[in-house]
Amino acid sequence: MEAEAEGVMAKRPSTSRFRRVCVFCGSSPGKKASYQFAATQLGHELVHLPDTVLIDSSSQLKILRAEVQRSIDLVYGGGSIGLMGLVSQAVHDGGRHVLGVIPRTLMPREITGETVGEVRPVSGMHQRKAEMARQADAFIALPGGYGTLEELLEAITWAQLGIHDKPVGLLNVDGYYNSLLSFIDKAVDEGFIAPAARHIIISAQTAHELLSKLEEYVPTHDGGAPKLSWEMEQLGHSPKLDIAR
Ligand SMILES: C/C(=C\CNc1ncnc2c1ncn2[C@@H]1O[C@H](COP(=O)(O)O)[C@@H](O)[C@H]1O)CO
Repeated sequence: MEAEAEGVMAKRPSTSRFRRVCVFCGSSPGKKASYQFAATQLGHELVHLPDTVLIDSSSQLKILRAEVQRSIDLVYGGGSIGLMGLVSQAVHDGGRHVLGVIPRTLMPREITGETVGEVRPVSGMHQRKAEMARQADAFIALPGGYGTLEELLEAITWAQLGIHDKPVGLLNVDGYYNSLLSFIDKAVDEGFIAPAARHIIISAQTAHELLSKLEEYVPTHDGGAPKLSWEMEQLGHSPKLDIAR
């Protein structure tokens, strides 16, 4: 690898297989600073990898700095509140595209705050999840509440059904999701989740480790099963939500 002069940041092309990642996270900031730090750190990690130590061309033991670009764009639920605001601000500040998908009813700024980047209004919560899923190459859940859990579990369920084969990651900051992971293990033990489906969910404690695992993910759901598409009955019509790619 060709090295730059010491201390110079070298901009390199994207090293990621993902063009855009969907982040589910709390509309609240959470009580621990570590949750907020993790949201910002995930945003930074989507944009670039941390400084890399390189051996220079003469194989000298010099420490050279290079900023390797992941160059991943973000899709999320829009707004600036809680962890949602922190991750979107970090990606936007890093120069990557941010797409916020917001149901029209949530659009007043006093509900969601101001969205950075592009705002895509949709007619409801179901349309929002389908649009976020369609736009993303992978999903990541940060700590959050009911909304985050619902979005995460739906992405996992869709993977289980073969509606998509995009990786689903859980950023287990400070063990926040330990009890959820234990519960999922119990559901496997009790025969409600197939052992093969346990592997859909990929967890890690840091954004760097999680993204590395997601990059390596190979879907293992039954390739022989028919590929489902998602039909939803809504007010008398059935829009086909084509989220698979
Ligand atoms: C509670 C209300 C508004 C909160 N504002 C939200 N704005 C945008 N998106 C939201 C909001 N609340 C939930 N979401 C979605 O769910 C996820 C976070 O939910 P959680 O319960 O905080 O974990 C997030 O990913 C959004 O997609 C109405 O007054």
